[in-house]
Amino acid sequence: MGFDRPTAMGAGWRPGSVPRVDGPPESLRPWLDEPGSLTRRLRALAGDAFGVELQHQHWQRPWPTEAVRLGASTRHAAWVREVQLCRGQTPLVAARSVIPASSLRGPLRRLRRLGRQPLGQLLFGRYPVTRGVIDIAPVQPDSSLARRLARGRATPAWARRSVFRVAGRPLLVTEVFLPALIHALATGERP
Ligand SMILES: C=C(O[C@@H]1C=C(C(=O)O)C=C[C@H]1O)C(=O)O
Repeated sequence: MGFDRPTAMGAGWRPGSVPRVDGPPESLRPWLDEPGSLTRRLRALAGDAFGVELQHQHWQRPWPTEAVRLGASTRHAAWVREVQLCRGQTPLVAARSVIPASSLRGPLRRLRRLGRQPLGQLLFGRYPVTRGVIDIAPVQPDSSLARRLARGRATPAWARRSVFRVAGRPLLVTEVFLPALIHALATGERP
C-alpha cells in the first residue's frame, strides 16, 4: 500500500512515537524526530555544499491523504512546492509542501516566490509557528510520494510529514530522506 490511499492516516503513516517492528535505521531516527529545522541539520552536515533545488511549484489538488491531514478539500487546488535539499549535486532529502490557498496570506504570502530559499528560513524565522504530530513511514515504491519525490530512489527511503501553522494558517510538509543521506549517516557522518 502506498501513501496516497484515501484513508485518514494512509497505510504506512504512524505518529513518530509509535515504534515500528521494521523501523528506520537508528542513525536516521534523530533526523526523523527533529522538531526544529531540517535545513539547519542539513546545513551542519553539508556545510557550504548545501543547496535547495526547486523541482516544481504549481497549483495542484492535494492527494487524498494530504487533504485529510490538512483538513482541506481535494476539490480545491493548493500551492505545491517540491524541492530537493542537496549536498553539492547529491540530493539528501526531497520535500513536498502543500499550502492551501487560504494560507498564502500574512507571513506566508511570500511563499510562492521563495525559489531556492529554504522554506525552513520562513517557518523557523520571526513568525510564531506551531508544528503538529510528526508522522513517519517507509516510502512505498509504488506510492505517489516515491514517483514524485524519490524518482525510483524510493528503496530504502523513509519519510516524515507534519502540519505547520504560521499565524494559524496550515501547511503540510512531507520530507523524504533519500538513500544518500541514510548511507552517510549509517557510515558515521554526523552534523
Ligand atoms: C521545514 C523546513 O524546510 C525545509 C525546506 C523545504 C523547502 O525549501 O521547500 C521543505 C522542507 C524542509 O526540509 C525545515 O528546514 O525544517
